[in-house]
Amino acid sequence: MSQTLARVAQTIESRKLENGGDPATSYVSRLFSKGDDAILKKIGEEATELVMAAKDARVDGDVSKVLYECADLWFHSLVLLAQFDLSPQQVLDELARREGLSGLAEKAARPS
Ligand SMILES: N=c1c2ncn([C@@H]3O[C@H](COP(=O)(O)OP(=O)(O)OP(=O)(O)O)[C@@H](O)[C@H]3O)c2ncn1[C@@H]1O[C@H](COP(=O)(O)O)[C@@H](O)[C@H]1O
Repeated sequence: MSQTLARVAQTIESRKLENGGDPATSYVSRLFSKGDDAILKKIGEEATELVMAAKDARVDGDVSKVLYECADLWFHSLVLLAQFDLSPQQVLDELARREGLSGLAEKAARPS
């Protein structure tokens, strides 16, 4: 796994309230203290901001905002994974499992 992903996931884990995280000093702890709905709201917002950045980039050519918003979405997705005691490695394992399996073939093989 990317060392950066692993390190950020480890920091996020350390921010859980049961691990001593303090909502007064940590953004992540504050999100954990607010619970599922606050985390899900951020995911929705960041996904929308990424969509808007991509649309804007087609107009003004500024792809830097696409990277910035994608990082926000990935980061908040890491918080969501931690909320469910899941790890980014498990997502990477799922992507690895799918490697070489055509999305079109997989969809066609689904039970109707
Ligand atoms: N990668 C990030 C990261 N990316 C974005 N953010 C924060 O996510 C928040 C939401 O971003 P927005 O642009 O939506 O800002 P906003 O609309 O003002 O936010 P809200 O008031 O709606 O929450 C901002 O406060 C950003 O600073 C992050 N906060 C923390 N991290 C990582 O998490 C670690 C732990 O952070 P703390 O828990 O704050 O110590 C950090 O060291 C970083 O590695």
